[in-house]
Amino acid sequence: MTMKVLGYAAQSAQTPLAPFQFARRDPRPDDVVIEVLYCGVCHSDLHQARNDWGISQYPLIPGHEVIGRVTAVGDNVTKFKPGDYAGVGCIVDSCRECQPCRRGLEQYCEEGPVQTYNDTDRHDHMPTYGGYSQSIVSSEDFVLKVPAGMDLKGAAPLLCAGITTWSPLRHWQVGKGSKVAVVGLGGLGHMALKLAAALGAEVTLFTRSPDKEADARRLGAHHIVLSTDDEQLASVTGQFDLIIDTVPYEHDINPYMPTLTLDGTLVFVGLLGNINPMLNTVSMIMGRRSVAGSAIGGIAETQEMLDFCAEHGIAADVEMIKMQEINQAYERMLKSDVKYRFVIDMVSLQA
Ligand SMILES: NC(=O)c1ccc[n+]([C@@H]2O[C@H](COP(=O)([O-])OP(=O)(O)OC[C@H]3O[C@@H](n4cnc5c(N)ncnc54)[C@H](O)[C@@H]3O)[C@@H](O)[C@H]2O)c1
Ligand SMILES: [Zn+2]
Repeated sequence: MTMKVLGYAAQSAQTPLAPFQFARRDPRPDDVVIEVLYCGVCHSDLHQARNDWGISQYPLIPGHEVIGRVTAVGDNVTKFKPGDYAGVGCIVDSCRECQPCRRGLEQYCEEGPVQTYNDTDRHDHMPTYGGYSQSIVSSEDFVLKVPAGMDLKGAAPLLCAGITTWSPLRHWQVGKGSKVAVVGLGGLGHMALKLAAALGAEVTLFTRSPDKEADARRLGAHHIVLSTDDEQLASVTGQFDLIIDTVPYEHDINPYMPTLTLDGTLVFVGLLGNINPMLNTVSMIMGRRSVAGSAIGGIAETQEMLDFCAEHGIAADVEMIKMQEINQAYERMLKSDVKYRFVIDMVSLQA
């Protein structure tokens, strides 16, 4: 027996998302069943709904910033009970045996982690469907505990935008005395500002539009550098230990490289694809600077980030939408018209 569930699916790269009924599996012994209350809207949802990465399988139900309430648990579940608030992020399983998995880096599982949607379950080989739906079922090992007292709406985006920026901040050991810069002020970028500032770093936003200054400062930036202004760029030469680049599209990173300090790193979290125009290596060689990439974060690290956010009163800045407004929300996201994350109120799905 399976549960009938209503969700919002794309049936092809060209069709808007629309209601779609499908089946969720009954809980296996280690599974948690979660009634979805809120689901954040990540730019990756849009990329995958429209097959930007060439790997989409339809019907596709996006959503990997899921917050909900536990409604049932399998017999072997120990961490959750019905009534608990719980979160599901970008991955719902992995091989659990390879070296990255054993190190708590399930996102780099050698067999490929199982994505929350647009992927295939390891056991029953059924497609995975995301959080734009009434409920979700996942092994408890990939479900996050929502710390008591957390704002649930603002917590949803932490499960992707939060962890994706937290993980590089932790990996490159950002703390007091660090200088961090962020490129791109969207869902990921605004979390990067908040988290870097809360970790004690001196934070700069690179932006193309001066009108973002007031918001950037409110979100945690101490300095703003207009990336289109050569003089302003030159004034920060050799400054940053870490630059977190959240821009989703091809763009020129050459102007940013000299602003890294000796041994500094520019880490891509936004662009999955080719860098264009070409990367000039001079500033890398002449300052032992690196260009790196980083994917979401492991489960333990995601829990660490949620606990940190609860302790520091950090949540995403959200604009609530109804499920039926998702296609307009995607269009607005393409125009950078969101401050700074859409979150779907899943009650609207029943309406
Ligand atoms: N590495 C990962 O694990 C991971 C996780 C989540 C999302 N992503 C990817 O990160 C990217 C960003 O996601 P998001 O949800 O924050 O998107 P978003 O649409 O909320 O934000 C992107 C921002 O980049 C800005 N931007 C666009 N071009 C720019 C440029 N040339 N210079 C400066 N700013 C520019 C836009 O104005 C926008 O504010 C997406 O491509 C998404 O797929 C990666
Ligand atoms: Zn995401």
